[in-house]
Amino acid sequence: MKHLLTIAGSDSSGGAGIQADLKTFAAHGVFGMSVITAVTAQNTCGVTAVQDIEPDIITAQIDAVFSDIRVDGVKIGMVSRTESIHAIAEALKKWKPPVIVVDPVMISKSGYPLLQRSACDALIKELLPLATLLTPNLPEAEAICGFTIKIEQDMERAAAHIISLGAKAVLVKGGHLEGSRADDYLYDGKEGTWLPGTRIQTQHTHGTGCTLSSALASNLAKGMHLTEAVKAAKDYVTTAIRHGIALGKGHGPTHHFVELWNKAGIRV
Ligand SMILES: Nc1ncnc2c1ncn2[C@@H]1O[C@H](COP(=O)(O)OP(=O)(O)O)[C@@H](O)[C@H]1O
Ligand SMILES: Cc1ncc(COP(=O)(O)O)c(N)n1
Repeated sequence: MKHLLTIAGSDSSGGAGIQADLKTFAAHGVFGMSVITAVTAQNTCGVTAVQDIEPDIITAQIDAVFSDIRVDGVKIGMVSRTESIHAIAEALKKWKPPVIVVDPVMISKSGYPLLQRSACDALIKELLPLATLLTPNLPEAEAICGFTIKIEQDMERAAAHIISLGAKAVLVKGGHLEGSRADDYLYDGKEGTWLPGTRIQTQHTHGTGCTLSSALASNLAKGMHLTEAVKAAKDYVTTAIRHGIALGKGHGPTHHFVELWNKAGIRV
C-alpha cells in the first residue's frame, strides 16, 4: 500500500483542506497522513477565522512522519505564512519525497485570503521549484505569472511561464473559466495536453482543487504516468462534483464515497 501525506489547512466543515485530502486518499486506496499548517473555522458559507500553526510544530509533524514511515507522495495545500512555507521547503529538501504535488491555495471559493499577500513570493521561490506538479487555478496562475488569463492561449502561456520558474510540470485548472467549459491544461516543459471538461451547473464545488491535487498525488505515487494520472484525477474530481452534496447553506462539498471508488479503479 502507498503512503500519502497532505500538508495543508484544516477545514472544520470537512469539505476542503486536510479533510478533503484524507477522504480522497481513502477513496484511492492509499494510507493518508496529515501535517496541519493552519486551523480554519469554516463552513459552506465562508471562513470566519484562521489560526496558523507555529513553524516549529509544522517541522516537528513532518519530521515525525518521515523519520518513521516511508512517504510515497506529498500534497501541499494551504500554507498561509512565509515562515511556514520556509519550514516546509527546508523539511522536504531534507526528506526528498518522490512526488510533491503543490496546490498553491490563495483564496477560498468564498473569497477569504488563505495566503498572506507577503507570502506569495516565498511560495513562488521556495515551494514551486520543489513541485513534481503545480496545480494553480486561474486567479492563482495570474498571481504567479503577473498577467491576465482569460482564454486558452493565456493558459498555455501561463503554463510555460510557471515551468520557467522551476516546477517540473503544471496543470492550469479551468474551473474559473467563463462559459460552459472546465478544461485544464497540462504542460511538462515539452508536451502540452488539454484535458477537456464540461462545466457542471452546481454551486457545490467546495474543495474541488483539494480533491484534484490529492487524487493526483495518489495516482503519481502509485506510479502512473503524468498524463494518465491527470486524466484519472480529472475523471475523479468530475464525478465528485457531479455528486456534490447539498450540505449547509452555501457551497456544499464534493462527494468521495463508495460509488466513486470504482471510478478511481479501487477494488474493495
Ligand atoms: N463546475 C465545474 N464543472 C466541472 N468541472 C469543474 C467545475 N468547477 C471546477 N471544475 C474542475 O475541478 C478541478 C478543480 O478546479 P478549480 O475549481 O478551478 O480549482 P480550485 O478549487 O483550486 O479553485 C479542475 O479540474 C476544474 O476543471
Ligand atoms: C483549509 C482550506 N484549504 C483549501 C481551501 C480551498 O478550497 P476552495 O477553493 O474550494 O474554497 C479551503 N477553503 N480551506
